[in-house]
Amino acid sequence: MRSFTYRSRCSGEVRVLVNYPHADELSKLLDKYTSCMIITPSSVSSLVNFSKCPRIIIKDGEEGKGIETVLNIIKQSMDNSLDRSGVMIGIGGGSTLDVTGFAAAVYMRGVDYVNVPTTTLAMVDAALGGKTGVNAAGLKNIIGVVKQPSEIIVDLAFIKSLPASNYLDGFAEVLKYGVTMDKGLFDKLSSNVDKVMNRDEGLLEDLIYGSLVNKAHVVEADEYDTLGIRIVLNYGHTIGHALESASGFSISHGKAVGLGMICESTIGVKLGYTNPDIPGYLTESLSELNLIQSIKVNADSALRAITGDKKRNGGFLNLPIVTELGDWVKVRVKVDEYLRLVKESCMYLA
Ligand SMILES: NC(=O)c1ccc[n+]([C@@H]2O[C@H](COP(=O)([O-])OP(=O)(O)OC[C@H]3O[C@@H](n4cnc5c(N)ncnc54)[C@H](O)[C@@H]3O)[C@@H](O)[C@H]2O)c1
Ligand SMILES: O=C(O)C(=O)C[C@@H](O)[C@H](O)[C@H](O)COP(=O)(O)O
Ligand SMILES: [Zn+2]
Repeated sequence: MRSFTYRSRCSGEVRVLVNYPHADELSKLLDKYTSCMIITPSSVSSLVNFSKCPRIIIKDGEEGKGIETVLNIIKQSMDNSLDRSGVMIGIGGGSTLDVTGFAAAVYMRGVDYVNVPTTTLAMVDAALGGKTGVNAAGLKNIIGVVKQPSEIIVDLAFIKSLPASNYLDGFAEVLKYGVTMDKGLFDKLSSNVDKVMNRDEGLLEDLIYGSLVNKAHVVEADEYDTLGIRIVLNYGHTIGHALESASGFSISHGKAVGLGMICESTIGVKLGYTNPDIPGYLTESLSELNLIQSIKVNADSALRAITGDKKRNGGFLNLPIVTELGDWVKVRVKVDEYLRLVKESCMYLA
């Protein structure tokens, strides 16, 4: 069991608990709130051992990550008399937490929310940092706000029931932290793939804790993504999100980010910033973790999604680019130039 806190400009300290039983921690929380709602998909609801809050069952995955789900959560919260001193508790993967956080941010102009991540990816990434939102117009996270959770409870018991493919998705985001800012984390993951495959609890606690601490440092430095620091957490995502959108969300977020990192590092080499060994290191680690999905998406749709990326500023994209293993720089690239490089370098576009 390990815990730490990070500071938010708006909400003060956020407590992060890694490897704590969710039911005990949720019970303690109820001393603070007058009412509560649990938001969870049906696949996770049966794994939740806590019965003191009414439940809203939502669709999950990208299909459930839409504004209709937010309206459903709001309606059911009203029906259950959740007031401004109440709390919404999201229990699920990244899609559930993103949508719960957004509903909490806008319901009655804002109520507290708590994240209980149940996928590897949500444990290492989505639960922390306060990016909340939904997809619209076929684009990822195009509606949203930054609002921090009041608390994050990671319970490793949820890992047991994850199908292998969902379980492995999260390690793409761990490789992201490693390749951009923490060589030690990259090495720890890539040299322990056998333990990862066996869901070794000690290693998982280390990787989750290490990932969250890295992410928390970035979030503390640039909570609202305005200073050109938080973009590092978007490594692999400019192309990854485009692959998700252009495939009609038939590829998972984790796998798309993995392929996105291969393409973005190849472009980094062409631009002269990235050590030419990096695309190979990433390909090898992703492949050992069964994270390479051979897809081909429509190039025009993918390039359109890149043009709509939130990191665009006028005719330029502000991009995180890896230099050496564990280091990165921000680079401003003309949108047209970047689209040309993507077309030329990313083998997942047809
Ligand atoms: N806000 C952020 O900072 C942030 C960070 C990373 C990713 N995301 C978002 O997170 C989403 C991806 O999250 P994800 O990979 O967790 O996918 P997901 O939320 O779609 O969940 C994947 C699947 O796992 C199932 N599941 C969840 N927990 C389970 C469990 N314990 N046992 C069995 N099945 C379980 C779900 O029902 C679902 O079918 C994307 O929408 C992505 O954009 C957000
Ligand atoms: O927390 C962040 O900042 C991230 O970019 C984390 C990403 O892993 C995550 O997928 C996030 O949802 C991407 O956000 P977006 O701003 O690119 O929509
Ligand atoms: Zn991500």
